[in-house]
Amino acid sequence: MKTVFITGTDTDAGKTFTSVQLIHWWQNQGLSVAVSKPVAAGGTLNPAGRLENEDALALMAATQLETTYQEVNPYCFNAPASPHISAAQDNAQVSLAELQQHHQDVIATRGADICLVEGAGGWMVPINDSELLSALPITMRWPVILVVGMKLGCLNHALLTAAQIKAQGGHLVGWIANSPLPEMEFLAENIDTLASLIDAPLIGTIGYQQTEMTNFDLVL
Ligand SMILES: Nc1ncnc2c1ncn2[C@@H]1O[C@H](COP(=O)(O)OP(=O)(O)OP(=O)(O)O)[C@@H](O)[C@H]1O
Ligand SMILES: C[C@H](N)[C@H](N)CCCCCC(=O)O
Ligand SMILES: [Mg+2]
Repeated sequence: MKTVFITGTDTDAGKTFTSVQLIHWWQNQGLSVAVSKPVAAGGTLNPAGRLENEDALALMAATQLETTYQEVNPYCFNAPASPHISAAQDNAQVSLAELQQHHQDVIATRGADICLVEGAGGWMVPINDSELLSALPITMRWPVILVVGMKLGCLNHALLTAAQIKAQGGHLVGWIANSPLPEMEFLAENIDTLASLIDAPLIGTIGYQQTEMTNFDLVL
């Protein structure tokens, strides 16, 4: 199984929106795709009284694999905030070791062709007082896809993120230009700028409200 970690330039960059399209794209090629949202901040109680996060549900709806909620999202906290704050508010905690263990014991045993793991927020998001979520893809040696939410300010966010992934010894396998907003002035110029400055290929572009991406260019 090849695992890929989806990060973004920020929360709301479109990691989930893009992930769903990547899952469909792979499945259309006959590949099986396991999904994971290891840590989620922001949830609502389902009728059975279990806290559920909408990203995890969207990934579960996209995969053709039978899966349980707990498998996809073992850590879900109430407040839509940074995971370390949200966990503390719930008097809960999560650690890098627990996330690594869950992946090895549960997700990796699925035998899927690909596993897509969605992060939370941007690259450097704390999960507790001493650990960042970025340590998960780094220690697991997962390639990273960066979803750039195309809006003014994204050049700085994208270049900082790409530089930091590299500084931590990570492998940025490519980036996706996603437009979560109806219009961005100079969109093409911004994409060209990122293409020339990010040291990883442009996997594809997703326009505003474009729900079926077919021309990704990605080899894992
Ligand atoms: N290309 C797009 N066209 C239209 N709406 C989009 C697009 N990309 C994202 N959105 C919308 O923007 C919002 C944020 O996107 P999304 O939830 O995918 O962000 P995220 O990076 O996964 O955020 P989080 O950090 O909470 O996981 C959602 O309402 C989503 O439907
Ligand atoms: C609640 C939100 N949608 C995400 N799940 C978490 C975003 C954390 C951002 C932390 C930060 O960088 O300040
Ligand atoms: Mg998301």
